[in-house]
Amino acid sequence: MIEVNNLRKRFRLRNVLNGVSFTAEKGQITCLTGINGAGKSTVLKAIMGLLPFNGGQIQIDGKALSKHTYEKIAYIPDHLTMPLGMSLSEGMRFMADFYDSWNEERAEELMRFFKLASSDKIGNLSKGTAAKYNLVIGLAQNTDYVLMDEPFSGIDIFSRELIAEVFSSHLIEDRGVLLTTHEIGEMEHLIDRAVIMDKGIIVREFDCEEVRSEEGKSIVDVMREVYHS
Ligand SMILES: Nc1ncnc2c1ncn2[C@@H]1O[C@H](COP(=O)(O)OP(=O)(O)OP(=O)(O)O)[C@@H](O)[C@H]1O
Repeated sequence: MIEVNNLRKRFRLRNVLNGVSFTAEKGQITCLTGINGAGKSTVLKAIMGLLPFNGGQIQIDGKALSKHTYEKIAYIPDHLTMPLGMSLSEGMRFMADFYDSWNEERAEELMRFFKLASSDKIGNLSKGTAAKYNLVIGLAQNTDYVLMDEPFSGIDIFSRELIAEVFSSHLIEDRGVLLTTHEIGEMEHLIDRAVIMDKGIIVREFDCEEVRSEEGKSIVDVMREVYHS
């Protein structure tokens, strides 16, 4: 389980995270959502140790962040960070050399699923194709958790549907997925748990199926309540 407890982050004099607490479990898709600037990406970066934080704790399976815990998590940022001059297959070889957790078989399956051409240059990919390749790179690692920052940003509807399909397939298996998005859309029915952020705090955290069946509300309905109250 990823446990974030009372997380605080300040950029210069500005408080951006004001005591964020939530959990994301293995075998579930947890969506950290909220309007622009709420602090979603900052939370993911803090979990990955890419940003120092000013207070609070983060634990992975009961252990404080360390080299060992990072090996349990794959992070898919909102843009490709691979060398642009490489072909897609060279990029995959680069990842295989770098990560012991690389699963070549799953990488190949994802390449076929997204109909990506191995010989294409990373630097020449369209935004949507780059997002798919980014998912290949992240999901091909054998990790217990996957963090994704805005996996649907700027992607056409059919590609979004394709990406959504991956979430309900064996390619995710029983891993814990924590993703940020403000575009719930096609993903709504795949999300197990929603965590709504506003101005650096968590304003609602709920089991989506429970809220759907007991209150007849979608995630967007709950977001409307939160932001318009
Ligand atoms: N390196 C930084 N220096 C200063 N301020 C920053 C930095 N990174 C983020 N911020 C500020 O922190 C706040 C939260 O940013 P963050 O990117 O986490 O929000 P977000 O919820 O992911 O937004 P979006 O939906 O637009 O991606 C914003 O006001 C942003 O301007």
